[in-house]
Amino acid sequence: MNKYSKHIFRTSLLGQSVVVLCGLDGNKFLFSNENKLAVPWLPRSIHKMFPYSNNDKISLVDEAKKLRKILSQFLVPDVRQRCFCIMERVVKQNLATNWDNKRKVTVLPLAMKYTLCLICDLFLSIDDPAGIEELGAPLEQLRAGLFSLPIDLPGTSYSLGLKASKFLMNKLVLIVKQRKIDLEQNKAPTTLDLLSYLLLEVDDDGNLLDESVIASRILGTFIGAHEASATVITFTIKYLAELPGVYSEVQKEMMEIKNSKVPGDLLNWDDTQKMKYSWNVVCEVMRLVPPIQGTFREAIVDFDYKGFSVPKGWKLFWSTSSTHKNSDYFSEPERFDPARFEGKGPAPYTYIPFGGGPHLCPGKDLAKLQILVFMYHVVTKYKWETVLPDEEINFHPFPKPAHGLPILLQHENVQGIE
Ligand code: HEM
Repeated sequence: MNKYSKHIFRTSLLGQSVVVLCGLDGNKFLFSNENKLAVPWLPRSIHKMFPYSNNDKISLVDEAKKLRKILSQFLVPDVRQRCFCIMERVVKQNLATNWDNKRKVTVLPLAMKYTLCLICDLFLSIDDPAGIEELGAPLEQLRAGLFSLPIDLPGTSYSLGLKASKFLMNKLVLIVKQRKIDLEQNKAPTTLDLLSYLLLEVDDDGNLLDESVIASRILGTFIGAHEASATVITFTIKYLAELPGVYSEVQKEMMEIKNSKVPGDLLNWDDTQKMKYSWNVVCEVMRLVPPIQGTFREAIVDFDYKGFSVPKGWKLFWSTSSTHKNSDYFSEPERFDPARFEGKGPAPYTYIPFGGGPHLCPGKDLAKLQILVFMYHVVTKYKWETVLPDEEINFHPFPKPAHGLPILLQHENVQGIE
């Protein structure tokens, strides 16, 4: 391939040669394994931070399948109310500590704190601030290292990321060991968290999983679950500040749910099914500002794309943003319009914030709850305006408001505001 266009170009990402595909235009081949055209692939530099197994391709596919099965168990009717319980407790604690009685808050770090507390509780039953803090800082370093230049010299982001990965793996192995001891002594939490499911999993030979395998699965899920949801929450808050009409509609929908409850009632599954407009708003936020800019695939046979031949073995990176901004599928793509998601919504493979096909994000449904529960509590308590209306957006590689999105809160009860 020696031609370049706006749709396809070759570049060097993270030290490896990769073809970038822009504008998927409803093309299914990248997401489908039906014709064995493409499989997920990670650059070696990223893989080094997730010590799954020696065979990287097989492990990625298998890991995803197993994780999908486990995460789906969180949302079966008998178990999902536990998720609501934890989510509401964590939101209320976070708002009480960091939002109530404040006039000005910076959204992104607080949203990161919320999603971190949530995954520590949902996945490991850790709810003490010190235990959460111990995981938070190295997670941040690991994330910074994942998308840095793979130069392993002291002090570089990559080297710090590798160190953080080692620290987290050791820490998680200790947590797994402690849980086993607690189980033997009948002191373990009785709730079903991710760790308790993983302790029951067996490998292909029927053996219980090794502690380091469990630790690396938890680490992968933490990375997937932490920042993407926090990014969506942050940009939803931003759009709601900028679009008062949209804020009013969301608030109306949420207040109807709130008014249908008696004090002390928890949110439940049926409530979230009624949050249709609010979810359409979140979907539109993810169309305009997808938290994940795309992921990697590897061509496993030769194929053609937009008149270009992509040979077997080439590494590919598909792009979310350019697909979401294609005016063939989204008229006036820059306009904020939640109605795009009414009825059948966008055509298949044109709206891909969670990816697609067999590797569709396994945490998609959990993320929806995480975001809606947070939104419910925030819009039924506060109104807000942005401090920096034209705040720049940076990409690291998640989109981030350059100053973390400072906002001014208006409380129902304005006494004692800092
Ligand atoms: C709004 C929040 C989220 C967004 C936008 C998001 C987006 C994505 C995307 C684009 C992918 C790649 C899919 C592909 O390659 O086709 C992905 C994969 C993944 N996500 Fe999420 N995600 C979110 C939340 C979560 C949560 C809450 C979890 C865990 C509970 C999670 C766990 C994962 C995992 C484990 C993978 C790898 C799947 C695989 O390789 O097959 N994500 N996510």
